[in-house]
Amino acid sequence: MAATDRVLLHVPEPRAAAPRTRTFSRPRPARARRQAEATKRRYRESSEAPPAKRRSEASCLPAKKTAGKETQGTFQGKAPKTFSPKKSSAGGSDRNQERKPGIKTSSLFKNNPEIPELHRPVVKQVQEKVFTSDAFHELDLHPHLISTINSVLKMSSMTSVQKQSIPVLLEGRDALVRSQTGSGKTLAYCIPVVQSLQAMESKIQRADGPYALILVPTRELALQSFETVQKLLKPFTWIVPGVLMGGEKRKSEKARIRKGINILISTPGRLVDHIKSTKNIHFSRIRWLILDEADRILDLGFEKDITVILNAINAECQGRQNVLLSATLTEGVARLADISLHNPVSISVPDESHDRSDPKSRVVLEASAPRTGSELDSFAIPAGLDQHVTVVPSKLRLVSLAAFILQKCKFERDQKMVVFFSSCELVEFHYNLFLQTLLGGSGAPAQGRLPSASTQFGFLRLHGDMEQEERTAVFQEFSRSKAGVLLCTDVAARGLDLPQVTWIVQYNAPASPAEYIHRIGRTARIGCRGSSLLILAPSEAEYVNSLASHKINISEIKMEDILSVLTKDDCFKRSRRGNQKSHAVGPQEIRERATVLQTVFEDYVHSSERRVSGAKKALQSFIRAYATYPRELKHIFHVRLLHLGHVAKSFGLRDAPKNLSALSVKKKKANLKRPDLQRRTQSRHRLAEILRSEYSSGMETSVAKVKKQSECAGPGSQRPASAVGKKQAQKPHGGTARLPRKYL
Ligand SMILES: Nc1ncnc2c1ncn2[C@@H]1O[C@H](COP(=O)(O)OP(=O)(O)OP(=O)(O)O)[C@@H](O)[C@H]1O
Repeated sequence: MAATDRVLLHVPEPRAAAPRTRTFSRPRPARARRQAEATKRRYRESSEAPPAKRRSEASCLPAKKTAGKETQGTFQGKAPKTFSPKKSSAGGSDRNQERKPGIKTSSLFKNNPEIPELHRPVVKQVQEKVFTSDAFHELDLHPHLISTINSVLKMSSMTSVQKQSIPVLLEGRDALVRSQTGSGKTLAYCIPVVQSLQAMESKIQRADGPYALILVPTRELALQSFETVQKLLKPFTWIVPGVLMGGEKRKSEKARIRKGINILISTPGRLVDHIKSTKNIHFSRIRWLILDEADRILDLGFEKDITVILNAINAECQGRQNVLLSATLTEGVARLADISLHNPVSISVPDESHDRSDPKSRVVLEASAPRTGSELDSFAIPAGLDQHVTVVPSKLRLVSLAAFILQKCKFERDQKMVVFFSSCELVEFHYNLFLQTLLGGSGAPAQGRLPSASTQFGFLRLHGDMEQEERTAVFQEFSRSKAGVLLCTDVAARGLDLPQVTWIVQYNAPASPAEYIHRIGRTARIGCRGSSLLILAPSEAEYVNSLASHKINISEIKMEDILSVLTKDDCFKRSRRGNQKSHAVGPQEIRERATVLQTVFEDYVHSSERRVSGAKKALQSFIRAYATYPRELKHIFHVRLLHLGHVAKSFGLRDAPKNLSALSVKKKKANLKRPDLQRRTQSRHRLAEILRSEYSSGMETSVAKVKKQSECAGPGSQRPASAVGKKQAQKPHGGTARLPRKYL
């Protein structure tokens, strides 16, 4: 055997008494090797998880041995585990590499499934023009309102959606407003509301209570909309805005309601709490009902709440103006709205790529005009948004994400990134892991603070399982910061206007094109540029076609290109013994460095029982969230397609936890016994609970219980609004609540 084949590496373990050396290079007899390869192939082909135990592959100590004092993983001085001389049997990353004898690969690059070629159908994306040349002063608005827009908001010309919506809403019409993310929809409804209320003949009194009710899906969005309304009301001090969003003591919110709020902004859950428990809340003077992110608000999780709210409003007042807005008003929502709104106007910014003479590209469509499904389900994407996808085998997901973060935030200046995960546990796990490893431990900034120096970057996290105070602080901190990484769930996907975000990363794919649009829409706002990256496993590559069917165009970045950033910093270099030469920068060197990084993660996770259990919990949460993808995507995202051992590696675990495998097997058996319908109802019920916990009002104690039992927002919670009709029929909450037919 060639000397280079016998690689003995010293693996420094925190508490190991003596250096541990292991040899994996002994050539196995050819037959045994063929058998092993055949077994692995069988597992790959059947998509089943191989036995959890993979000692021959994982040159690691069991968690127990390394457990003890929690140690910090750092790059310097860490060596990867033993590199096996065995040739990689598969893996897209291996494809272009010459199979030279003596090449050293680590288990990270072995037995991965082929990375499929992405055959992306080229589609023409829907494009909207953001700005118009028309100024606000051309509108028939109060001069003080115009000067506030100009001097306080520092805006002079209208965006397309504002130009079209404001006059229509000032005429008193109901409207459905759809325009791309970051195109100024908030002002499109706030300006008409303020204009109409300040112009009322009998001057509004605070004690009159709400004249306008604005419902939004998340607390951060409520706060953001409140701040916009507050600015517009500067010259009209007699009109009082207020926000109900949880996190505040119920008593003080009640007191504010008692004193009077004229423009009330709330999340549905919080408002329902007050309808049920606050005597002084009245809706007799409501003139405006705005549903921002209407497709989300009318979605499964809020159905019951919306019913309670609308019943309460309808009981006291009739004849108000209703406005529904979203970047993704789907056919389902539009149909529902068509039968519910009073002679509504459907406003959508014309597709710039359409022929102007085409009648379909009319600026304002009357609600009665025929609309095709594709017209409503193909969403506009900001012109300045470059979308990318990378296909990464499960084992390499974690290092690829880390390398991408480092590439953008460590080696480039002023990069601000948002990374979406499918559950709170995933956010927590990655936040702690990256904070302790990528920032080098001692240099890590205090939690919730980004370092100010441009050479450094920091991590923040946002999800529904955090205390409201901390959520608000993080939201404001990230809004103000110039650089850094926000790890979050979909609680940050809708409506948030976080300035200067340069990259959106989707570590877990969203379950609908609408949610994809909203996530990437946190960048490239109001005519700016931005980029997005979707990370998919090889078995998920078909998702790109699913996006293409909604006119979403996405280009590929190769995993190798992402990992190559590790060659920029020698802290990822494998420490070598004696006079072993390091490789020239090439595929092998990149693999070695990726392995160093993975080793840092694994050492961190395995440095204490608590961390191992945290990683297992995160893995379990990932699997649960994975199981909630909607039926139409199950052929792409199915738990059965996951290779547990490989996925475990992306949580820094050296083996697939046994109890998890047992859990999934049990689940599979149980599923076989259950009739289809029952299974569907149960999963819908669970989805509702998950969604409600993520967007909860912050008051109910039952929500806390749900949170403990389930992750906060699985991708399946992002159900397309087109399912609204079906959902009503199935009553997923098991209650009797139904949206009244004439509910708005
Ligand atoms: N006329 C304008 N001129 C300049 N900037 C504007 C104008 N109107 C809005 N903006 C700014 O554009 C940004 C995006 O606006 P807004 O949040 O209302 O977008 P949106 O369409 O509601 O996005 P989303 O669909 O993501 O909720 C905000 O920072 C807002 O202040």
